[in-house]
Amino acid sequence: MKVDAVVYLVDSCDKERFAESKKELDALLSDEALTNVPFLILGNKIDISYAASEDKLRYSLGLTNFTTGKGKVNLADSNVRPLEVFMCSIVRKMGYGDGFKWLSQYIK
Ligand SMILES: Nc1nc2c(ncn2[C@@H]2O[C@H](COP(=O)(O)OP(=O)(O)OP(=O)(O)O)[C@@H](O)[C@H]2O)c(=O)[nH]1
Repeated sequence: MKVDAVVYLVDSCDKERFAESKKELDALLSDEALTNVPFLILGNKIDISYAASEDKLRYSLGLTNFTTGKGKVNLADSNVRPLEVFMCSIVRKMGYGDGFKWLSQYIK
């Protein structure tokens, strides 16, 4: 089975479970079947006032030095796995569009 991308949805309000989320994410990131597969991390529920900030989520998931940049970033010749964090609210229909748009540049 060929996997084109992984979209990992995290509840940015559920701070008590960030460690658990990080563990699951780390397992996926180190899965050999997913080497070089682009990862879109979505921090959901930002319509709630106590949602974690993007920086806080990125830090809590251990991604501070691993995100590869928003916008158009050519990684084709680099061997670097595309990975970014986008904050969103599924119920408000916002944020994830930018994430999927970013992701689409890495899917052939
Ligand atoms: N405020 C808000 N609520 C949302 C959003 N997206 C989903 N929900 C609500 O969250 C509820 C289900 O999500 P979760 O409780 O995170 O469900 P889950 O991830 O399956 O369950 P857990 O593993 O227990 O976290 C539903 O009531 C959704 O309406 C959002 O962007 N904002």
